Amino acid sequence: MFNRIHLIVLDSVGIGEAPDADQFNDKGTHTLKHTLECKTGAFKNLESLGLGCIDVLPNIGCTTEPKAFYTKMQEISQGKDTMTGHWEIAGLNIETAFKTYPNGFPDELIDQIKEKTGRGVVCNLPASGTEVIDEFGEHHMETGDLIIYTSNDPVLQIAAHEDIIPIEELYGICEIVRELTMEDEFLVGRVIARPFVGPRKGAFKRTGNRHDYALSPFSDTVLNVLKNAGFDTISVGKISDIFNGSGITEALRTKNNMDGIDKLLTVINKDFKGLSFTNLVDFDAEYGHRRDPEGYFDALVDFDNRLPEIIEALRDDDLLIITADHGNDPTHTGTDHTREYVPLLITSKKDLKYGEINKRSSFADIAATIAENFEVQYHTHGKSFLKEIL
Ligand SMILES: O=P(O)(O)O[C@H]1O[C@H](CO)[C@@H](O)[C@H]1O
Ligand SMILES: [Mn+2]
Ligand SMILES: [Mn+2]
Repeated sequence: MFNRIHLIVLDSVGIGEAPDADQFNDKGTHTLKHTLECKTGAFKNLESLGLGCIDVLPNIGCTTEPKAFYTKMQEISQGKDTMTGHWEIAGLNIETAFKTYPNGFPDELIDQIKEKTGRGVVCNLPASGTEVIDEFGEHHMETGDLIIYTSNDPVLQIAAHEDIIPIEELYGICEIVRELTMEDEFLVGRVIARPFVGPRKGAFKRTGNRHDYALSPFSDTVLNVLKNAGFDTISVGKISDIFNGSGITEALRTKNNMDGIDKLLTVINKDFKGLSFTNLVDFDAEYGHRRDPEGYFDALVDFDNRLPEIIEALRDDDLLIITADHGNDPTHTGTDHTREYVPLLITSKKDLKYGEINKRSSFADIAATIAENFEVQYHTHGKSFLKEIL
């Protein structure tokens, strides 16, 4: 039994096509392999945990003495977006996919947004966030129109220049749009504020003031059960947003992956009992969606370099779990997530019989394990692996 569990989600770090990848047009995808084969580098810490034993990977060999339990997990939910992945990790099975809008949002919704905000709307199509600000940024600066766009994910994103629509006003607009898209009719997973700055096309840059407005999970996750039982459930990064704050006792916001690790270290170093849950989003947002394998590679190097600090900070009765929420192969067509297995690495300061454990048929096995460890009653389809590691 562990006093505390630290769960880190490396956002989008998938480890090869899932059995149902063809239904998502993701046959042949492999985020880790395709990222790691773009150049050479050393990942000795991830290697020592056994990451290279889960699948054959360039630059990361399979160590004969892994310092973690390792395997891969399959997603059972209908969807490959961040909310679906995290909600499944926390115990749910999302059987009805959120709605996506490949042709833009319907007129009745856009009309309501215009009416309620008093602003015009441009774009209203699936697009890349860095490209839309270049394409519509100057128009937006002249007119104050909202740049609304989406992706293959169930998201409605609103880009606005910080000097044209001050951040607080943009957040207010997002809250209005969140209200409008709650209902089954539209069922948008997340509304996202995407503020940017800069003088002109080509020089626009998104800022760290992104803010996500998610739906609350449709039923209790293991986070709710832990919180209700008096445990701490501490969010680092966008976890709290992904769960709309539901089941979270404390939330630390982060600027980037390295800041996320700094914040996680402050959490590990303080006294609490329960779960810390960290999301490192740069892999996905900065490199996966941008189809930038070199940048993705460097972000993995940076994470690998910080791993010893995290492991050293663990207390004797802490458990560390590292996984991902979906893939985002930076060499695949398009700019969207990819349906992949995700790696599962589990380690601690204890002298356990580290090595391979059974492949998991749902991300929810993590929730089942957490519930069993903290001895709380939680009904999930997930199967605990606690006995496989003790
Ligand atoms: O292109 P940008 O704005 O980064 O959008 C990305 O961010 C969204 C939310 O993570 C994803 O659905 C993807 O579309
Ligand atoms: Mn994600
Ligand atoms: Mn994403």
